[in-house]
Amino acid sequence: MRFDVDVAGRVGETEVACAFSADAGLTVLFGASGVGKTSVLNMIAGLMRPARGSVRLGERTLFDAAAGIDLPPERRGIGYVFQDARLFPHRRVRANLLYGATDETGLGETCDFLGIAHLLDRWPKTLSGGEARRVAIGRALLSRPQALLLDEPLSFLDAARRSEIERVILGLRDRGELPIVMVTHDAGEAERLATQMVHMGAEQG
Ligand SMILES: Nc1ncnc2c1ncn2[C@@H]1O[C@H](COP(=O)(O)OP(=O)(O)OP(=O)(O)O)[C@@H](O)[C@H]1O
Repeated sequence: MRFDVDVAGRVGETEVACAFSADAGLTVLFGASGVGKTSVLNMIAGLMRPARGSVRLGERTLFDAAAGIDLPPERRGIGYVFQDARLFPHRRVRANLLYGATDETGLGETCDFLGIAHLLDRWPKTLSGGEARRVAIGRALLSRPQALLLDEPLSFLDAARRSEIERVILGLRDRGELPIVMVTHDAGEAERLATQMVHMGAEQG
């Protein structure tokens, strides 16, 4: 699935711009804090509207400023794992996982892959940071996305949890089923995981 992203716009005082094309594999958006990496994910997901540019996924145009096309997030077919997991606190893990799914197909396999089968009846507030992150990844995958966005999926975790999630991301990448776009400002992480690096720098405002 080809992913073509070319988005630009002002976020507060910052001029944010990013362009790349990706196939299945892992594209890392790399850059200093505040350069606009999360904003680019939000633009791709449809949570923030770019002033210029376009987002295309396979044959579908998700956004095109010039043509006036702007699909809402739920119609983009994109899974988004936020930096802070954002599980629904009043739903158990199972209901969180199935939130964007049409049925339970793939639930068992996804839980096995992520090592979260034993957590299905738990409430989000009882999960560790790494567990919550894995549930958030599972929820995104079970919505059967055609592309996946990961915002600093290894942040705020201890070393053991980090390598656990890193293995999950490598597994996803090496399945080669969908383009993954991941934000990080950790050079080592970027180097280990990326099949493509997109460096974001300060733009002229
Ligand atoms: N709602 C907002 N209103 C005004 N400014 C904002 C808003 N959201 C983000 N910004 C600013 O826009 C810039 C880009 O923010 P963004 O979160 O996209 O950067 P980032 O590269 O992801 O940063 P970090 O690596 O620290 O998460 C920052 O300077 C931020 O302060």
